[in-house]
Amino acid sequence: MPRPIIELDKVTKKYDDQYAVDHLTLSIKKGEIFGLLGPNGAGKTTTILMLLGLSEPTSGRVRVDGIDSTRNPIEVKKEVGYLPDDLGFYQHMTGFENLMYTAALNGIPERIAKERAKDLLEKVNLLDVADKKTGKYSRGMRQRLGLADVLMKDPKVIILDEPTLGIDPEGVREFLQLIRRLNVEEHITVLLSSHHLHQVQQICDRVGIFVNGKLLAEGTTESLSKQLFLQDTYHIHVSASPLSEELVQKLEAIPNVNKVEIDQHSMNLYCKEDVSATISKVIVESGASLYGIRKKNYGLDEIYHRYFEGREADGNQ
Ligand SMILES: Nc1ncnc2c1ncn2[C@@H]1O[C@H](COP(=O)(O)OP(=O)(O)OP(=O)(O)O)[C@@H](O)[C@H]1O
Repeated sequence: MPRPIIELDKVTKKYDDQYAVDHLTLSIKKGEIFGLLGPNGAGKTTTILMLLGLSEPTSGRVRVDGIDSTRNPIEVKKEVGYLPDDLGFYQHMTGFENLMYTAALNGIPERIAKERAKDLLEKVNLLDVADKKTGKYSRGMRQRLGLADVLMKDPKVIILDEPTLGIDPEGVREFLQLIRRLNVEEHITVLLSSHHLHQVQQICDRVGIFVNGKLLAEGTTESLSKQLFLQDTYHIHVSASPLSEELVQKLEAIPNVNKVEIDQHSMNLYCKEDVSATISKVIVESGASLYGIRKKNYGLDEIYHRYFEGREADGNQ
């Protein structure tokens, strides 16, 4: 199995007596888009700073592409592009000039830098405003330029901290598509920190739910919903008529159906397994008309809220 590109091994960061990051163990595979999801103060930024070698862990080990971030921060910075929530540009300089400036700081020869800057400006859809001063760019344009900027040094990993903050919905859609495209075309590993559940769900292969410095759960949206919705992993919505008492009893008797809720001409069935084929069969055989049957997936929103509801009820926040 290939070695993970990001490895955190029992990492802690303490400020005074408080854990900002509490024994965090996490590995991210090359080419993955991983979403670090959590409320304010969860420890996301602290984790990112330790990955970049900008903050030293109190204990534990942080490695990026096999390089120890604490011992070799300069080497790590060559491999990782970091886009904070609002990257500053020189406003009196154009988009192209800003990228060339970054290239010079990273020791990239001018000829190569020019080619790369043009190529990246095209990729992030800013070629037509490449010669406009960045002071006149919108927030969405600045974030796309930020992405081009972190890609100038050809990193293996990019870390994006709340990258869509303050961008309008169309801009967000474009930005997320761009990240996905870069991930596919350039095989870049992406770590995306956010508290926008919906956005994370759209592009991340895997998600970690982070609270009070601890990783509470991690996995694909599907595996998280399986972990958290144990008994009713599948939610099946059925439109049929008539919905007689007898039919409901037959549906309740299907193995793995936990609960049937009726709402006028439709029903919601909460099931342990996907039994939609059996449900259709039982309805048709009962003589009722089946108008529609749809499997609803639990989104991250439901996963997240369910998780916290459960924890509050247990009193172990
Ligand atoms: N330099 C510091 N000194 C003391 N405490 C700090 C410092 N930096 C962070 N903290 C504390 O560590 C905890 C985690 O903060 P962090 O910024 O990593 O959270 P976050 O998940 O990134 O939140 P946000 O989404 O608000 O940026 C918070 O309780 C914060 O107050």
